[in-house]
Amino acid sequence: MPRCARRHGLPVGKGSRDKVCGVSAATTPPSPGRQGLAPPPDAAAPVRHPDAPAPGEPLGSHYDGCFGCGTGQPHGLHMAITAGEGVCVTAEFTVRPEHQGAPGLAHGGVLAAALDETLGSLSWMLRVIAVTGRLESDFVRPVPVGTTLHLTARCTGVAGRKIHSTAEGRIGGPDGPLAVRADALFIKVELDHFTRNGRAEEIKAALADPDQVKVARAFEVNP
Ligand SMILES: CCCCC/C=C\C/C=C\C/C=C\C/C=C\CCCC(=O)SCCNC(=O)CCNC(=O)[C@H](O)C(C)(C)COP(=O)(O)OP(=O)(O)OC[C@H]1O[C@@H](n2cnc3c(N)ncnc32)[C@H](O)[C@@H]1OP(=O)(O)O
Repeated sequence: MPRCARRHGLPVGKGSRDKVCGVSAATTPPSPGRQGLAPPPDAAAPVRHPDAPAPGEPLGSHYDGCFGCGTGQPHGLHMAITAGEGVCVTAEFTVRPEHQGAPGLAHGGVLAAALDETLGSLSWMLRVIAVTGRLESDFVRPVPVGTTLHLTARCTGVAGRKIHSTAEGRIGGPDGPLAVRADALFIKVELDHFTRNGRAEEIKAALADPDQVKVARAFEVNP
């Protein structure tokens, strides 16, 4: 059985290494469904870190080059993310013409990126560095260019290195019509996840930037 399928407990049958439509069958198992992302019954309730930013405080960018929140990405989402109560964050993302999929409408992948960024920002509340392992999105209604999407994300449980969370995005205001939602599983990593895997050029520049090192250090000292 392929290692990845065994590791994630996914069903893999005979011939699973065959290609289906040019994609390895082993990489396209049936989705276990939304329940697959709910925290297990023995998961711990998320705990807000004592040094987490106060509710209402802008989180700022964790990396200038980030597609989601970086100010140094001309075509990025330029998301403004704010600490919430408990282990929650809120975010705003205004869809620009460069984010289109169909004429005048946001691309689904861009909307998924906005959800991913919002969910990833829960790291600030937990003071844990984590990367997206799995992200399952629902696109409930089209999102026109010019729309400001109001997003919220909440951590739903922590089981070892696994951080379960959920997010939604509403059109025009926090109580506007629901447009997108997602459930996610983030996996806690150490800082060396980035230094080992990132392209040397960007890693070198990040480590030479005192502001970036300050952000990284804040997460590194997490007990
Ligand atoms: C120097 C510069 C530093 C810059 C950064 C500084 C600070 C950052 C601070 C703050 C960040 C703030 C905001 C962030 C905002 C947004 C960020 C967006 C987030 C992203 O956009 S991030 C990019 C996309 N993301 C990836 O690029 C991940 C690629 N991937 C991997 O790197 C590995 O795949 C990894 C590490 C995920 C796991 O690898 P691994 O070897 O460490 O661990 P392992 O495989 O053993 O998994 C452990 C347990 O998780 C289960 N598990 C794993 N994956 C699963 C899955 N997909 N589904 C179901 N379960 C899964 C296993 O089943 C096992 O479960 P069990 O323990 O029960 O067996």
